[in-house]
Amino acid sequence: MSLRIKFNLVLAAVLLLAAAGAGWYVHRFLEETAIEEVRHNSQVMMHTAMAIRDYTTESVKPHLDPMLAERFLPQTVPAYAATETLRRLQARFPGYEYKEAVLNPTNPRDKANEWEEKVVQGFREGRTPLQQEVSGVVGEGVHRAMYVARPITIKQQQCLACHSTPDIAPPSMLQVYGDKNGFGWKLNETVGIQVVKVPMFYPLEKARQTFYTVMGALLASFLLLFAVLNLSLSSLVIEPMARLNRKLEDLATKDFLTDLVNRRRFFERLESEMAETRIRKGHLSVVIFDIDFFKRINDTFGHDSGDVVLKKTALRVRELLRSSDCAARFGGEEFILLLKETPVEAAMAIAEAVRARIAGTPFDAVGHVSASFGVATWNHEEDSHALIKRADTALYQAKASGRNCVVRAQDAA
Ligand SMILES: Nc1nc2c(ncn2[C@@H]2O[C@H](COP(=O)(O)OP(=O)(O)OP(=O)(O)O)[C@@H](O)[C@H]2O)c(=O)[nH]1
Repeated sequence: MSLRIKFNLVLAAVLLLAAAGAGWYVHRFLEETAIEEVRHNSQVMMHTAMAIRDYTTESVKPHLDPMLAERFLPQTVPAYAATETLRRLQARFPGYEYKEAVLNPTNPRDKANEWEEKVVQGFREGRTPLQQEVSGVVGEGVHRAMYVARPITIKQQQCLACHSTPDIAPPSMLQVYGDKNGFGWKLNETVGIQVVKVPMFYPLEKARQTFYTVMGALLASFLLLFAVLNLSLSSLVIEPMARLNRKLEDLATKDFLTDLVNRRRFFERLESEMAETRIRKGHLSVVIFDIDFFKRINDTFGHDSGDVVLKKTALRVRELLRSSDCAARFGGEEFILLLKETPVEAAMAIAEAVRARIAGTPFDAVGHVSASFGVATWNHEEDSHALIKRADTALYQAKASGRNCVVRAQDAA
């Protein structure tokens, strides 16, 4: 697995983990904040209702009580005042609700529904302590709301003036509401609840949208980080390492004077080509050649001129070879060619062409140079050393028979 893939896998795992952790935390935080906001609003609403009730009891009722003998004014009833005031608020903020839900109300509008009755019974039967308020969630989807309920317990004797029996109730009230409902209340009895409902859908929806925005921004930052780290990895690590690797590879496999491959790499290529040729049942030949009287060139023109001859020889060889062939400096002034898919006649022809190319054109400063060649074709049985040995023996014969010629190797014994 490449360094880049490993790095990206680790980075992706870390970023995914970070995104999951941050996502979980942000989601929880935003949802809790939204619920806290709803809870706060429900408290504000409940305390507003209490404030209206207190204000009505203390500052409105005493002024209007004298008129009670002539006409019943529901505005003197704290529950009515709170309900009516907050109903106006509801017109402006839909979903916000306030109700004084009573089991046996004077005004039928205040009759507790099934759910509210259960909450009232919870207080009446002591399952919920009277000092406590209860809260929870009701409804689904857009109608989901948080409710807060407080018990309405008769604490003041004066309440019973209107709610104990019709006999002592103000006649003007009986004229409006009749004598059937809202009686029989007792001191310290819990007769109903104050219920506030605050919509949850919009704060939660806002939290959800904020969550997506934050996660989108986080994802964009992570992608940017991913890209920047990858670019940095390429320019600071991978490319310098690749350059270094190429240099090391060159050092290990190339001959620096001629730029041909070295003996070690040649053997590697030969072994792998032999394996392929065996599978294809094809032909493979090698040509070894050695520059004639090279010592004399060195001695006559100097070592540097000898080097130039080696370099130029390599260039002339390259010009004649196919890209699938391989030319190597085998050592000193000796070269070797690997010819793929080449039977012996073709190999002889290529060797002859190389010989003619070297001998045909004089080299700068040193003049005419020739080389002697040995050609061997692989018989699919011998190993690489045996094959090269046969080619080398043919080269020796070429030297012995006057140089500047090509000799075909004996078939393997
Ligand atoms: N300039 C130069 N000379 C080298 C290099 N490597 C080997 N030689 C020289 O090549 C010469 C080879 O000489 P010999 O082995 O006697 O062969 P030769 O003179 O070519 O004679 P024959 O092969 O019999 O034709 C030696 O003088 C080596 O020092 C090299 O990299 N550069």
